[in-house]
Amino acid sequence: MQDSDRRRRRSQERTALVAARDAATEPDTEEAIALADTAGYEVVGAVTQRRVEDPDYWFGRGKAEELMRRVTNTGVDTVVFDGPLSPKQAYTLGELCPDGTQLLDRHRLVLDIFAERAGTREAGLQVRLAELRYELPRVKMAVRLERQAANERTASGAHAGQGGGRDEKEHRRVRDLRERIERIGAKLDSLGDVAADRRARRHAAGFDLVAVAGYTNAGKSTLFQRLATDLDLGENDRRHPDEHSTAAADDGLFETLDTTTRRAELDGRRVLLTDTVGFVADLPPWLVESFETTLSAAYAADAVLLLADASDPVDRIREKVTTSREILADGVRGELLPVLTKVDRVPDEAAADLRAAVAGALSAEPEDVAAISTHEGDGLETLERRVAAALPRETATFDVPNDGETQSLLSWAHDHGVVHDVTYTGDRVRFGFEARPAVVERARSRATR
Ligand SMILES: Nc1nc2c(ncn2[C@@H]2O[C@H](COP(=O)(O)OP(=O)(O)OP(=O)(O)O)[C@@H](O)[C@H]2O)c(=O)[nH]1
Ligand SMILES: [Mg+2]
Repeated sequence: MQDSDRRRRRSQERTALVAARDAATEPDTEEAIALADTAGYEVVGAVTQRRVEDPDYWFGRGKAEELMRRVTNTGVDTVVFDGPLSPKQAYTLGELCPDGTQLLDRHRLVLDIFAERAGTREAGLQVRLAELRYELPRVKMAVRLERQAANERTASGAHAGQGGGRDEKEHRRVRDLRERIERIGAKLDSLGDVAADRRARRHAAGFDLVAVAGYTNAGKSTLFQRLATDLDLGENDRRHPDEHSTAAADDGLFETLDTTTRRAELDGRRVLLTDTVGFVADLPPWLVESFETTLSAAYAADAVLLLADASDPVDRIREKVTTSREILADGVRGELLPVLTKVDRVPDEAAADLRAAVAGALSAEPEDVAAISTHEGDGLETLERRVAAALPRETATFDVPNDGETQSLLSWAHDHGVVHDVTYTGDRVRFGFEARPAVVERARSRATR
């Protein structure tokens, strides 16, 4: 986002208090404040408590009342809770706070950010699905509470005879939500099928698929642009709607929401590189699932670069890598390559410990963690070699007649993989060819005539 956009947004910004609770340690409000800021709120203060969750008030009741007094005194219009609120907690806290106060939990906040930034139809559908899944249990809760109140009124003789009609209406709201969830899910499934077909075609054309993944603000888009721009073949075809020439890279959370794919050549291998949406901690499974169409780019890739920001404190690095690993979980088919980014922001001697922290969170060895600075260009060549080495490959040697068909086979081979050691002897040509196994198979059948 441009500075001028940020400034414009800030002038119409709303104010918020952050509420944070942690059972084990003093709550850390940094990420909640950054999320609130990303969503366009000016955070004027925080109320924190070290305590186990209360089923009604989330905080302890006394702390919840203190929070609401702060709301009145500061005049903020919003409270951001750094955690999920159950429908019941949202209801109880809503009763406690001044009229018109907006209560946002972490899930709702992330959804609001996603909703504002979704740029493609697919991202929009994913956000809508997640919103409906968020709403469903809350609508059910509201229905239950309204029914309870109606029953009480009926028992006391008031409004007798109106409950049935209202019940019917509330049931319809729940049913309507369920139907919309199903409809959007089906649409996303079919978009997912289209994406899977496209990936299969790209594999058949000799491309390896490499995804850049990791926590939000880890430096994914910056690396993506560097690799794709420096090594762009200059013939980016635009047949596919998700191949754009730019992906936003900026200092802020969730700058990228739509997957973007471009060509790159990494150590001689033709790859299609995909930039993906950033991860954030404490997302519920239904929210992660809603983004499955986006995540499938990482799941289906031949190699996934998992980025971690070296300028974070070491504990945060561990937490963020763990979160990223959990979101990717067992879905990733290709090799996971850990990468420590922005090493220009830490002293050389600190990098070793940070690599060990990344490795520890992934049950890998510190040597497996590439250390790079995209800004300075450090470590990029090594990284490219590692990616290329992780891609599925097969090597074959061809010994074929030196004729027109072989020349066309050779030029096809150059386009689909790496050709080496071409030697001409008499009327024969010999060359080595390295590519995806399916591509080598196709070269074999073209050579057999
Ligand atoms: N010093 C330094 N800063 C970097 C480097 N790489 C990225 N950054 C900065 O880190 C910030 C985030 O970079 P992005 O590439 O937008 O991060 P991202 O992972 O795509 O973020 P989201 O799309 O929001 O998840 C930007 O301000 C970049 O300029 C690096 O090698 N060195
Ligand atoms: Mg990005």
